[in-house]
Amino acid sequence: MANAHLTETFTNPEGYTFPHHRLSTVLHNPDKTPIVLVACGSFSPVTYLHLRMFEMAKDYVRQNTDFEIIGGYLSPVSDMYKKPGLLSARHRVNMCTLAAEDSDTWLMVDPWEAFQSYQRTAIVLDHFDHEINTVLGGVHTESGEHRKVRVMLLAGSDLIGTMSEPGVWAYSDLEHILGRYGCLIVERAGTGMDQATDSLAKWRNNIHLISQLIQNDVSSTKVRLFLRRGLSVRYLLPNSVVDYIEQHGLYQDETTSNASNVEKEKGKEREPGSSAGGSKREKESQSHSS
Ligand SMILES: Nc1ncnc2c1ncn2[C@@H]1O[C@H](COP(=O)(O)OP(=O)(O)OP(=O)(O)O)[C@@H](O)[C@H]1O
Ligand SMILES: NC(=O)c1ccc[n+]([C@@H]2O[C@H](COP(=O)(O)O)[C@@H](O)[C@H]2O)c1
Repeated sequence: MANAHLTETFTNPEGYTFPHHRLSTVLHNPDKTPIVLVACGSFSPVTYLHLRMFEMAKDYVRQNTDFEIIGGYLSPVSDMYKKPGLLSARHRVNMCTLAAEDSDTWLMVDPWEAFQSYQRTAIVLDHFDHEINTVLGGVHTESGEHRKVRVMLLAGSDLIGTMSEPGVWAYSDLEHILGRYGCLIVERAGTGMDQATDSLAKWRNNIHLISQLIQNDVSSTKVRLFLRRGLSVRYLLPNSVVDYIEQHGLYQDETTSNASNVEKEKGKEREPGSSAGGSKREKESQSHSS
């Protein structure tokens, strides 16, 4: 693994400290490679399916790899990403924090990218590598041997699918993300994994595909739409997050979204109950073509 980062200078938001309270400092099996999973996304709001990605990855890693997971992070994207339905970073980070605390003992939320200008995913992974390996010094085996931690991207197959779309990712960033770090890809209902990864064959050894055994197409888009219609979202997201949304009156109307994107969001979303099949991406293209 090459050492170079895309940048050597990482700008931290004011008052920022890297969260590592749930990061293991010990590698229990010295024959394994320590890894940290990083899920980048909007998380507006975070759902059980986001958390489920980590659980599926944990099973996959245990059964199919020589990796040992020492921690997992949700990294909510900056407000500057300006995606439709993107609530303010403060609320998204708070909701992710509630969800992570409610869940397993190895999940954390890193607010680094949320509270600053937009950072490309390749830079975000470099930031994790810098914090974990350079600042914290990686991990140690039980006999005291030092080991470098490998940072890996955890994403749904719709996100990896965008890597084959022209103009979305720079080739040098793909080389960095898939060549240097690698990723675990969770199948997302309606998004074919072969189709998503065909053009990424060059990096196939670093791309781990995790099949979805229970089909579930929960998305943040659908949750937002339910909330606007006054429908319950309980059991689609952790109770603490549902309570937080209710307490703060979030996603009640379109003005809670980034105002400049409201019209785009209207076009993207479909009525709850109307044709549940198909991927988020298929729905987007259907709504754009209608
Ligand atoms: N149901 C799901 N199955 C598999 N992966 C998922 C699922 N929902 C989200 N993900 C993955 O979680 C990551 C973060 O996703 P993101 O925050 O964009 O959620 P989303 O539900 O796609 O949001 P939105 O509906 O607002 O576009 C992405 O890698 C995405 O592929
Ligand atoms: N060029 C890039 O680095 C690039 C391109 C597209 C999406 N992403 C990231 O993917 C994540 C998820 O994006 P969506 O919510 O649009 O699916 C975000 O964290 C975003 O920053 C990165």
